[in-house]
Amino acid sequence: MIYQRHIPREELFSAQLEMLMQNGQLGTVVANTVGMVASMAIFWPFVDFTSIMLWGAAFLILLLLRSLQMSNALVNHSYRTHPKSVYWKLILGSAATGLVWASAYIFAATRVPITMQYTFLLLIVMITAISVGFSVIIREYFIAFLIGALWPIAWWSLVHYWQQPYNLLIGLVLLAFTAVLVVICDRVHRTFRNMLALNWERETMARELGDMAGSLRDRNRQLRDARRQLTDLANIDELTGLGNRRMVNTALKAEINRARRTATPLSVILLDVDYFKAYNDTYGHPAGDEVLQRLADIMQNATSRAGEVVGRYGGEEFILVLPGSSSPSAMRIAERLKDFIAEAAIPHGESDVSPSITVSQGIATVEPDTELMPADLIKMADKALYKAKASGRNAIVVEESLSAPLAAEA
Ligand SMILES: Nc1nc2c(ncn2[C@@H]2O[C@H](COP(=O)(O)OP(=O)(O)OP(=O)(O)O)[C@@H](O)[C@H]2O)c(=O)[nH]1
Repeated sequence: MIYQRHIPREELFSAQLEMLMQNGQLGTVVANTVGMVASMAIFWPFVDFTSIMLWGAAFLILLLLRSLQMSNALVNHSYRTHPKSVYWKLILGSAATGLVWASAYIFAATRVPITMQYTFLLLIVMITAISVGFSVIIREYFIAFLIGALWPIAWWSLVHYWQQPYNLLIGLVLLAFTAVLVVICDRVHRTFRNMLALNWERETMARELGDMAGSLRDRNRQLRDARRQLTDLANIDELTGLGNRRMVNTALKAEINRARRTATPLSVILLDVDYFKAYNDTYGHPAGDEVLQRLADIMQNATSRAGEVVGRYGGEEFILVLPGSSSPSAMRIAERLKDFIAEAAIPHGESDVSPSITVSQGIATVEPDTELMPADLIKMADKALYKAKASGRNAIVVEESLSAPLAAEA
């Protein structure tokens, strides 16, 4: 479940500082430098060279220091680690820049012609108005510049109202202008801040959604793996690694249907270890387990065609499902199995038929048109196996159809 996220106050504050410095650094330097050069041009004919150059140099140093402070804060991420200190340095720099403008105006007021003085004032007002755009993200940053630049001029003009004809008007207008800019700045500032917060919320939620989608994908994969493992566990015999009765029955059902559709024969061989109880009793149960494992390997080696299934049908009983095999070809496989087991020569001192392990095999073969169920086919093979046992063991018997059983001794 994704909940609406709200940006924490500290996070918002740091984001505001970052945005201010990213956007404001260039703006501050460019706007003030352009203004400074223009002012020097205005003062040039009226103020002595040294004063102009000193003012210009001092201003440039201040701008460079401010720019350096912003670069450092952005690189060191100190706006995140020490936001308050970065904040106060920014405010101080902004107020100082404003004061440089104000002092230049007051200095010029008594030295340059009135038209130049008003042109200079217009320049300061323009720079102030322009700076709303890039500095308002921190309201106090803009207000510090505004108050620093315009209030001294306003109050100086009011105090010296008698000196020049428009001083009183200039003072009042500047105070009103400052108030209007503060209101505008507050509005713009709120909009900026909301945008910043919304952007943060959108990004946070998108990230969380992405994480959730990722963990859902992982969960799905785990579930799929677990399901596959469960299916394997449910279908595989633990001792021999062969398919178990459940798996064999499923395969058998599918193969009977296929045999019907493709009009091909289908055989199964049911195989039982002879005198296995005696073997267990003599050599021990673990040795009996080993025999079952070796027989499983032999059976897997004896089958080679695609679709042939070897399974452990229960206890010491194995089954081979042989799609497409007629009874003669199933017989050949049974014979091969018998030979392989004889070659393995697993000693069995308690067997009445051989000094080594032997098996009895019952083969059942169905024709495609036979309406057999898997259980019927197993019953046929079981009947053949019973006959093989009854005939003395180590034998192979074939049951070719339900109605006409056919035996073949090996
Ligand atoms: N070691 C071992 N023995 C098993 C396992 N499953 C069944 N058996 C044994 O297989 C033996 C089967 O004995 P019986 O059904 O009497 O058959 P048999 O002794 O082989 O006699 P015939 O089949 O008539 O030749 C029993 O002693 C079971 O304990 C197994 O997983 N491991």
